[in-house]
Amino acid sequence: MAQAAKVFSSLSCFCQSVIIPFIPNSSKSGLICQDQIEKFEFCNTLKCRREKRSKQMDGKLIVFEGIEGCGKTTQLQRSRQWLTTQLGSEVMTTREPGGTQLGTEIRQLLLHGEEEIYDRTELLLYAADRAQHVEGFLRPHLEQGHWILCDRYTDSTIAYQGYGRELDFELIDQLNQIATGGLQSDLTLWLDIEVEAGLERMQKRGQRDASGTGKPDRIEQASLDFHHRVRAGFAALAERDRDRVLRIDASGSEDEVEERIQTVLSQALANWEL
Ligand SMILES: Nc1ncnc2c1ncn2[C@@H]1O[C@H](COP(=O)(O)OP(=O)(O)O)[C@@H](O)[C@H]1O
Ligand SMILES: Cc1cn([C@H]2C[C@H](O)[C@@H](COP(=O)(O)OP(=O)(O)O)O2)c(=O)[nH]c1=O
Repeated sequence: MAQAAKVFSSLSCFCQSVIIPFIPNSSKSGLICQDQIEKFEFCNTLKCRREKRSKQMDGKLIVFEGIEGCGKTTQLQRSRQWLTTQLGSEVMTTREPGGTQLGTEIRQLLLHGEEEIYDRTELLLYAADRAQHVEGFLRPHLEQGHWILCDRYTDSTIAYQGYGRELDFELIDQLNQIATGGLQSDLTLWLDIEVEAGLERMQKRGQRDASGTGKPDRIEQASLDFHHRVRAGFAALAERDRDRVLRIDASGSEDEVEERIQTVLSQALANWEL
């Protein structure tokens, strides 16, 4: 009898501490004592706070990545139009580097400055641009529930400064973490194209760059090997983070690529229950 009472008591304790808190309205069952009700209510308050926090982040951050000439800028604009219709509300666009006023100056220094920029300086400048962009643009708009399409983000730094320049990956991860405060993309579309095809598109574009000089920027001038390493970097990222970084075949016409992107975005909207 004493043994049975012991077993009942431990079972009851187990139910109160482990099972009951997960049963909705279990506090009404009369089985749990006051301090457990308080614990349960405390958990609910925390859960509620957590839900409120994630509700504040109702916006989505969708990033377009890829090597030069893969068609990011073109497809980002097309996706903006399509998503605006799907969502029935405006979708914002931005880019890195250069998504803020300070970032525009950093972009100019990075891509068109006269002075040689050392690899670690370059890394730090991209990180500075990102810190300003996250704090001053991305986070506030996401918190207001806006959807944002961003031309390049953290994965570019891993691909270009990590795989391309061969800087230390741990250092890059740390800097990405510092610059973003942990803000990750909800989805990254990696527009994948052969290096030569991308560079050919760039040449055809006649370097209609924001600089207006018509000259290829510093990174576009880097060696073919460099661009191959960058592409391999994006491939590694897509392999490592399969749920977040999705490869889009960026060969073919603009319409064909757009259709592929819309298929992926439709799936994402369904997953996000929109
Ligand atoms: N699918 C495509 N086929 C052929 N040319 C393209 C395609 N997508 C973009 N382009 C052209 O290639 C050039 C580079 O495209 P852009 O969108 O600026 O690429 P990125 O921003 O990735 O460098 C532009 O002149 C653009 O009109
Ligand atoms: C965001 C970012 C961009 N970059 C480089 C990639 C591009 O060469 C350049 C500017 O990006 P972008 O304007 O997207 O160039 P493009 O339209 O020609 O593809 O900055 C990095 O090296 N590291 C980074 O973290």
